[in-house]
Amino acid sequence: MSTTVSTPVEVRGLSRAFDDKTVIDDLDLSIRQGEFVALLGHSGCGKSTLLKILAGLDSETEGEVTVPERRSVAFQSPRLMPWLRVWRNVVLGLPRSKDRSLAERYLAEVGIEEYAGRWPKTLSGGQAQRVSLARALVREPELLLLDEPFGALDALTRGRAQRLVADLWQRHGCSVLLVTHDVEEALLLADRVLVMDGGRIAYEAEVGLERPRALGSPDFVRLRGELLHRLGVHDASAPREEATT
Ligand SMILES: Nc1ncnc2c1ncn2[C@@H]1O[C@H](COP(=O)(O)OP(=O)(O)OP(=O)(O)O)[C@@H](O)[C@H]1O
Repeated sequence: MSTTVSTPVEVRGLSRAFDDKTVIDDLDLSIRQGEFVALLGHSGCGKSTLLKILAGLDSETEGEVTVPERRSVAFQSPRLMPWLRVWRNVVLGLPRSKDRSLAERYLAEVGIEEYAGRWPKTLSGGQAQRVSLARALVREPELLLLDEPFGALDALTRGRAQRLVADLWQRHGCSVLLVTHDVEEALLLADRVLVMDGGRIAYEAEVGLERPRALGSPDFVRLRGELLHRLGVHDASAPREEATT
């Protein structure tokens, strides 16, 4: 893997095998500067493996991967250190790891600066996920990697967290790769939605809808139908033809 400053993501001919099982197979992927890309695909198709390779937490078996030097990752589980107060979790591992005001600045960005002095166990799931986002953002990433960050949240908290991420992305201008199982989430947030299958990007859709996006708009419904079709999922909300006898 090579890293560059201010370069979009470029992946060429990436393969990753575990023992004799190929999970990623000759995959190509480009992400433009500042682009928000969502990655869909069936469970076990290799989404997290791809994200981990981009994060530098796993390595490729073959291929070329170029990513920005400054990149951060947030997972479905916030993975906070229980023995550190919230603000210390945010700046953990940074040269400025004693700078509470730096942590508070980013906790304010995600709307929870008042929790800086709390212990992680006293936070709700949504609050802990915000801390995880603050920890990712304090590194001022050029690439933000999100692995189902809203998967464990209830619907209301999830909606709020999605709006927060859309807002943070617009403010920070970083590139984002969001792994999700949720077609609507992908279409609400992303510029481009990719479907992974057979170890590659099997399909992609440019979303091209104005933000903020409306779930029920005809273009949204059409794109959702296309993506569900690609995923081999029946769209239960699609209008049905009246049965004729
Ligand atoms: N460290 C590992 N060792 C062995 N096999 C692994 C390892 N990591 C992932 N795999 C396997 O690679 C395949 C892809 O896993 P991955 O977690 O990337 O899928 P995913 O698309 O993110 O799935 P999900 O949507 O369920 O999170 C799975 O079959 C998984 O068992």
